[in-house]
Amino acid sequence: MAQKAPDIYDLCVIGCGPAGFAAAMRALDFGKHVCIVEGAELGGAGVMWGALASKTMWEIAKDYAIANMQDRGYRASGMSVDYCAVRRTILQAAKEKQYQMLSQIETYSPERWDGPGSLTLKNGWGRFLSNNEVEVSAADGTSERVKAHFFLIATGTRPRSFPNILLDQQRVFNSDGILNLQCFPGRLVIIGAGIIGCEYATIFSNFGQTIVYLVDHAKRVIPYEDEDVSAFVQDNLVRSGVKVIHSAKLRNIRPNADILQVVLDFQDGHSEVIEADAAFISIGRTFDRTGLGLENLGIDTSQAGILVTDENCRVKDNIYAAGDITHHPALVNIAEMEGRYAVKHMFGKKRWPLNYQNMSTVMFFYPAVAAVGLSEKACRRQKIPHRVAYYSNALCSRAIAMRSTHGFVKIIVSDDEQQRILGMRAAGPQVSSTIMSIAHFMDQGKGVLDVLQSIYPHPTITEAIEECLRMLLGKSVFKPHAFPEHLQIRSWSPDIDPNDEEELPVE
Ligand SMILES: Cc1cc2nc3c(=O)[nH]c(=O)nc-3n(C[C@H](O)[C@H](O)[C@H](O)COP(=O)(O)OP(=O)(O)OC[C@H]3O[C@@H](n4cnc5c(N)ncnc54)[C@H](O)[C@@H]3O)c2cc1C
Ligand SMILES: NC(=O)c1ccc[n+]([C@@H]2O[C@H](COP(=O)([O-])OP(=O)(O)OC[C@H]3O[C@@H](n4cnc5c(N)ncnc54)[C@H](O)[C@@H]3O)[C@@H](O)[C@H]2O)c1
Repeated sequence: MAQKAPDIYDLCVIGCGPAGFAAAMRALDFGKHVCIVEGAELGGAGVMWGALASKTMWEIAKDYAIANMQDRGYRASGMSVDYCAVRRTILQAAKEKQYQMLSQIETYSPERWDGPGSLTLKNGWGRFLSNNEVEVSAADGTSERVKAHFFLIATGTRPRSFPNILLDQQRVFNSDGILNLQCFPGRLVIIGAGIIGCEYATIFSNFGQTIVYLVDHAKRVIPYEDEDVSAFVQDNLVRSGVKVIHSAKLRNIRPNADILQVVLDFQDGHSEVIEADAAFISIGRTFDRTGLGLENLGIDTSQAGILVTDENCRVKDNIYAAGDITHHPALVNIAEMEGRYAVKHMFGKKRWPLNYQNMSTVMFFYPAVAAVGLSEKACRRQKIPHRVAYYSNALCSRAIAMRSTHGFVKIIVSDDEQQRILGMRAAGPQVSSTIMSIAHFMDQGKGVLDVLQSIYPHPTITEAIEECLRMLLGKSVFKPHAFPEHLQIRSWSPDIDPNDEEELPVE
């Protein structure tokens, strides 16, 4: 029940985040011998420093906020929260996933599995020596060489840092260092109100132990989303006590003995200094081209930015790349899809073209916000005439029963007879499930009438979708005229508003 590890692997995957792990497992399906090279933690930003860790923290913070509510007939008393205990739970969750990954790798290791194919994990940092060999340098200073017919670069990205700002991961940190905190900071300044900034602002405000300042140089939070979605997210943050600061750039963070002085320069010319105990930088992620030995593959390392791939995830010849390093938006599902696809292509398996359309995402705010397909803003940019129906959860029986009516469903359809679904935004409980129910229909190019052929169970949050779609046909049970604040219909065409573009600040 054992085999010898090959001298030349079929595939060497560099980086074992969601892209690398998914790719390795797909190659195993094809009976291939795979070497996985990982320099830090199995799971990458998908597990330890990103998605899973932050979502575990989000869940705990949300439960804590709900337990503190006083509107549902019970009242928890004597509640307290300890950052170190929360951190232990997060680490436990992340480790649980890491050990699942490791167990599977060990199950298929050549020492245990007699094939077809095998998985070999090498702990160390990979660097290309040529297009068929990488050097793997381990933490103990040793190194070894790995040869393979194909390589997949799945090394992800790192948080972007500010020049001249010392990121000590003790008081000034980014998402990689959040678990270094020893206790809840009294005052936390978050720089960057994109997804990560707003998620952590949500988390720390839900715990109720920290005064949170959320700073962005743009005019609104989540600046790339529709204005009503941004406004909804911002209102909720403000209601939770977050102090949102717009149109401000970080100039400096001055570390004093026991406090930080955060210097902000506003677009209107004035500056402000905020005193804080900790600062969190979340201004996007970046990829450092140096260190991977890309120059030995003839790839230009002088330029910044993503690694360009073709439609098959190929960088050149036998070198492929997948995940955050190649693509925006940076999401686990996209990383996995690309990793799996790259492997299918390199081993000549039957395939459909990669399809990035109708990718659902969930942003973990309070409440969560989900998105699929085009936004109103994207429709306007692409000059697509469209109609929009907005249905507030205030009228949804299940949301009422849950005492959680703060949310909505917004569906965007083509302004023609078919009323094809172009996009959806939803906020509130269970949005991750509701968004998928519409994403399936969008994949099939279905219109409003097609979707309404199904009957939705009662009482469910999905009934808000049903009613929202009925509104587009003028036949909802509750009428927009009776509830103008909660139910809305609007339409847009390029003839109405030909120059509808919003300027975002340029770095
Ligand atoms: C705070 C945070 C929250 C997030 N939340 C979500 C979410 O809720 N949903 C979602 O879909 N996405 C989320 N994301 C994004 C998601 O984590 C990434 O899109 C995803 O992890 C990308 O996967 P990847 O495999 O491309 O890269 P990564 O996950 O970054 O993995 C890359 C791996 O490569 C390793 N590596 C790098 N260089 C080398 C080398 N030279 N040799 C060997 N190993 C190397 C790294 O150590 C790392 O383990 C979040 C990200 C962050 C930071
Ligand atoms: N739930 C999810 O799906 C999820 C969660 C977390 C992260 N992610 C992924 O991780 C990626 C990175 O997240 P992120 O929040 O770091 O990046 P982001 O691009 O979402 O947001 C960066 C924010 O920083 C602001 N900013 C940039 N430079 C600034 C400056 N000098 N001063 C002030 N503000 C500045 C931008 O205006 C923007 O709002 C996301 O794009 C997303 O794809 C996804």
